[in-house]
Amino acid sequence: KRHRFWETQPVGQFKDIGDPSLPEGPIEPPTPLSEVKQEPYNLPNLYEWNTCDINSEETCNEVYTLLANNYVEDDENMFRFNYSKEFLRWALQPPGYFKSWHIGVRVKSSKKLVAFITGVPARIRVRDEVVTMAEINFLCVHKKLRSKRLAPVMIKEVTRRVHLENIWQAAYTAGVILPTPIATCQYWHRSLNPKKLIDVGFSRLGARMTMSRTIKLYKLPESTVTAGFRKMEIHDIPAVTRLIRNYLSQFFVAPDFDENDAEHWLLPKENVIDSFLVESPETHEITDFCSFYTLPSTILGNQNYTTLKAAYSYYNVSTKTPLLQLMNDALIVAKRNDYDVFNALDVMQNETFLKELKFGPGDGKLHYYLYNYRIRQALKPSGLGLVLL
Ligand SMILES: COc1cccc(CC(=N)NC(=O)c2cccnc2OC2CCNCC2)c1
Repeated sequence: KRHRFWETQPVGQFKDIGDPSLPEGPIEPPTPLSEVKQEPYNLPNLYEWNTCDINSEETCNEVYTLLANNYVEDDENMFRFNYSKEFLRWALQPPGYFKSWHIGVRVKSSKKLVAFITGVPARIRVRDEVVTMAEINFLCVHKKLRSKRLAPVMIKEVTRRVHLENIWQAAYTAGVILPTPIATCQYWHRSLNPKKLIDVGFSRLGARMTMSRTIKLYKLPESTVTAGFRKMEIHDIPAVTRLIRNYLSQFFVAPDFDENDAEHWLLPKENVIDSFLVESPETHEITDFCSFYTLPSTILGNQNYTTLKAAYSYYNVSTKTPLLQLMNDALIVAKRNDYDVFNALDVMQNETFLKELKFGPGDGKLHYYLYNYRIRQALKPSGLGLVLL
């Protein structure tokens, strides 16, 4: 397939796959800051760049509405991600974030927000090298402006603004294949409210299965089973940071969280992220951790329901409690909080629990990419310790 834009970018090219002469690491060296393009790229005449202040209620509303109406849909166009405003403020303001990386495109005349792309800084370890990267996300062009080739200029503009902060690598995911995935992950779903999932067409009644048999199949206990299982609290940050740093060290690509990062990314936030840990009742040691984020989807075209309440597996660490039991407790909490479905990728050690906990495979894949960083060969999903929002 021709990738007119990506063939011009410092990313692994399909033609280079398996070429042992190409070293692992940055593809292009940094540019002296004085040589980075100082002014924004040109947009088509009717449009202008506009840095979005996500802390402004009005602007946050505009970003929320643009995404709610125009962001990613499933392959059958039955669902569309419906990131909440509080989720967007969380996702876009980690420690060290740059407001200039929250980039909007507006119609000059009406000032209507018609496109958006974001970056946030993250320290990501690749093998044994920690690289400060931009995590690129929320690339969205209004449905009425598609195939005007806006995406390439938006990607070049966010790249330029990242370069101005002396950062030369990036990480991103996509449901489509671009040059060149560092890993291709399968997503899985665990029904929590099978009746609603079947009614809205997310799931189908299994062959030779009745609805009551299906409800029984996915039934979960009211309470968690692990002694010492509780919500994470602010005083747990040092212990949880130690636990997750140690756990993530086994993966080829993973975030290099410090306590500041852990406070932002892992502390519970209502309707955004839920995180739990196991504190040994005897020793008070923190031995395990699990977390999921809240990303509802709008249900397109169903009479009875408008929203699918979905939990997405985030970072999970098991050192004493079996991962299977830990994740089952996460399912129990999600069900108790009225989530309809619990989603997970087959990254990290997730494949050890997916089938046993009655996850079913989704109908798509999520591809992970690095910008300006070559790795010798693609990773298995179990080598990936990075979850993007
Ligand atoms: C159920 O509603 C949907 C609405 C839009 C798209 C999809 C399918 C899909 N594309 N799912 C994922 O990408 C996905 C499935 C499991 C776990 N994380 C995921 O994506 C995350 C991470 C990447 N950015 C979007 C959220 C489903």
